[in-house]
Amino acid sequence: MTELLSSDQMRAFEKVAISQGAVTGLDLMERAGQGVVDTVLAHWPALSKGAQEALVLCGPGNNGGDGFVIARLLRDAGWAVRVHLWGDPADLPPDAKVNFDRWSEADKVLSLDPESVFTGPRPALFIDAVFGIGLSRPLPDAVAQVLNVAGMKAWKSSHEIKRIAVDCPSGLDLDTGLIPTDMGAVEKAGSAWPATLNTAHLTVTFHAPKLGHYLALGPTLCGELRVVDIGLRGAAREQHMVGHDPDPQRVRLAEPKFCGRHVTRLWLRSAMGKPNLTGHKFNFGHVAVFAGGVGRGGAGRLAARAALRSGAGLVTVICPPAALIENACQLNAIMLRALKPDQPLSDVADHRVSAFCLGPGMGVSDRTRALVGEVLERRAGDHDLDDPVVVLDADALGSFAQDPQRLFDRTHPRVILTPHEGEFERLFPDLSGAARAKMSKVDAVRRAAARAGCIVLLKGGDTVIADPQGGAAVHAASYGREAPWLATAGAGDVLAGLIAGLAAPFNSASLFCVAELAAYLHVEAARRFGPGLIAEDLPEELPKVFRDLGL
Ligand SMILES: NC(=O)C1=CN([C@@H]2O[C@H](COP(=O)(O)OP(=O)(O)OC[C@H]3O[C@@H](n4cnc5c(N)ncnc54)[C@H](OP(=O)(O)O)[C@@H]3O)[C@@H](O)[C@H]2O)[C@@H](O)CC1
Ligand SMILES: Nc1ncnc2c1ncn2[C@@H]1O[C@H](COP(=O)(O)OP(=O)(O)O)[C@@H](O)[C@H]1O
Ligand SMILES: [K+]
Repeated sequence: MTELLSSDQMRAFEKVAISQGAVTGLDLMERAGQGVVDTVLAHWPALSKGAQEALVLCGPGNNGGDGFVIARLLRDAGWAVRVHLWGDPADLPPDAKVNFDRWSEADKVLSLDPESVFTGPRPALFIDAVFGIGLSRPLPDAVAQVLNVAGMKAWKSSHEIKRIAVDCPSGLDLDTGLIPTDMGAVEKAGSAWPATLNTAHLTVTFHAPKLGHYLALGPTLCGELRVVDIGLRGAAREQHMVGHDPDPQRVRLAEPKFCGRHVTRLWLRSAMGKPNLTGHKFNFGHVAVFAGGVGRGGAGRLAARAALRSGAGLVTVICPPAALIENACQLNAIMLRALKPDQPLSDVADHRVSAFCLGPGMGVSDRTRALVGEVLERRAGDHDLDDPVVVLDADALGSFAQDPQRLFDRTHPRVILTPHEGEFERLFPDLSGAARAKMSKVDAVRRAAARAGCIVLLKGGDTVIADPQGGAAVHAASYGREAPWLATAGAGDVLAGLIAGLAAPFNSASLFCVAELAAYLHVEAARRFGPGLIAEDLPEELPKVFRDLGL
C-alpha cells in the first residue's frame, strides 16, 4: 500500500539522506528536474519529436530550483525556454541559487508578473515550479494572476498548452489538499470552486505522493499524478503488506498494491479470511441490522442486502412491530424479527450475532439512543476480539449530536463510526468547518478516533479511516478510480452494511482492514455499474466485482 507523506515527513527524509552523506541536495534537485522532463516527454511522446517553446515559472525556494534544472535540461535538448522568477535571486536557497546561476550563464531570467509572462508567445509547455511543499500562506497576487484560468486566455488557443505542475500546482497545500486564501479561510472540497486557479494536466512529484495530492481539492487540481524516484533510499514509499494493521505514525492509501504490484486477490483473501470449505452459515457470521419504523425501512434493508451480498451467512433485519408487514413484503433471504420497546434485545439477537449495524432510517430519537447503548454494552468478556462488531451510521450518530461524549463513553475498539461530513461535524464540531482550515482531513479523523476510542471512517471522494492509535488510510475515488455517481441517496447505508457483512465471519481481518476493503469494494461496484447507479444497484453488483477481482 502506497504511503502518503506529509510535507514534514518529506523534508525529514531529505534531511536524513543528506546528513548521512548518501546524496547532496544538488543531486536530488537534478534528479527531480530530470524526472520531470523524462515524465513529460514520456507522457506526450510527440513532444520528443521536435523541440518547441517552454515557459518555466520559478519560485523563491527549492521548487523554483527544480524549475531552473528543468529549464536547463530543455534548453540543452534544443527547446526555446523562457524563465520567470518570483522573488529576488539573492534570496534563493543555496541549491536553487546554483541552478539559477547555471541557467543565467547563457540566458536571462524575467520577472514573474502577468504582463511579462503573457506578452511572450504561446508556449507548448507551461511549467509551474513556483511553490511546492514550502507554501506557507496564500499566493502572492502576481503569482495568482499568472496561474489564473482567465490569465491563460491571453494566448490564442490556450487549450493547446500543456500545464505541468512541479510537485504540485502552486497554491495547493500538500498537507490538507486545500487552498489557503487571503481571507484566512480555505476553500473546501464541495464548496464553491476556487475559479482562480488553473488545474494542471500533469503533476510530477518526488519520492512518494503527499497527503494533499489525494485529499480534498488535490486530485482535481493535479490532473494526472506521477511519482518520480529520486533515490532517497531507505525512506518509506510503501507501508506494510496488505492485510496488516496500519503503522500509527503513517498514512497509507487503501489499495491492493504491494511493491508496485497489484495484489487484489491476496488483499481480498487476507481481509475476508481464507475460504472455509467445511463451514456452516454461522461460521460466515450473523449480521443484525436495525431498520426504521413504517415507511422508513428502505435504508436498513439496503444495508442488510449489502451485508448478505458481501458474504455474511445470515442477516436479520430488526424492526418495530408496526413495520413487520412492510418489511416482510420486501425481504426473502433476509430474516426478519420485530422488537417491542419493552422487549430485551436478546429475544431477537442471540450471542451468535457477530456484527450489528445501526443507524440507517432509524430516526433521531431516544429509542435509537437506547438501542445503540444496549448494543454497545453487549461485550463478550475477556477479549475485545470476541465482541461483536458494531457499525454506527446515520441516525445512530445523529441521536448523540447533543451529547457526543455519551456515545464516546461506550464505544470500544470493535466499533466503527461511518459519518459523512455533516454527521461528523455534529459529533466533532471542533474538528470540522473553520477548524479544518489548517488541519488535514486525516488529522481530524485521527483525533476523532482517539476521542471516540474506536475506528472512524469519514466518507467522501477522499474517504479517511483512522484508528485510536493514529493509524490512518485514505481511500481515494480519484486518479482513474472516480465514481462521482456514488454520491447518491442510500449509498452510505450500503457501505455500512458492507462493512458489517465483511466483518461478520469469525475469521475476517481486523476491523480497520475490513473498513479499507469495504471502501474499495463500494467504489469498485459503483465504477463497474457506471453512471445511472442508484443505491439498490450496489449490492447486486458485488458478486460481479468479487468475480472480476478473482475471489
Ligand atoms: N524535500 C526534498 O526531498 C526535495 C525537494 N525538492 C523540491 O523542493 C521543494 C521544496 O522546497 P522549499 O522547502 O524550499 O519550498 P518551496 O515550495 O520552494 O517554497 C518555499 C519558499 O517559498 C516562500 N513562500 C511560501 N509560501 C509563499 C507565499 N504564499 N508567498 C510568498 N512566498 C512564499 C517561502 O518563504 P517563507 O515562508 O520562508 O517566508 C520560501 O522562500 C519541493 O516542493 C520540491 O519541488 C526537490 O528538489 C527534490 C528533493
Ligand atoms: N465524489 C465522490 N466520489 C466517490 N464517492 C463519493 C463521492 N462523494 C460521496 N461519495 C460516497 O457516497 C456515499 C454517500 O454516503 P452518505 O452521504 O452517507 O449517503 P446516504 O446517507 O444517502 O446513504 C459515501 O460512501 C461516500 O464515500
Ligand atoms: K509547483
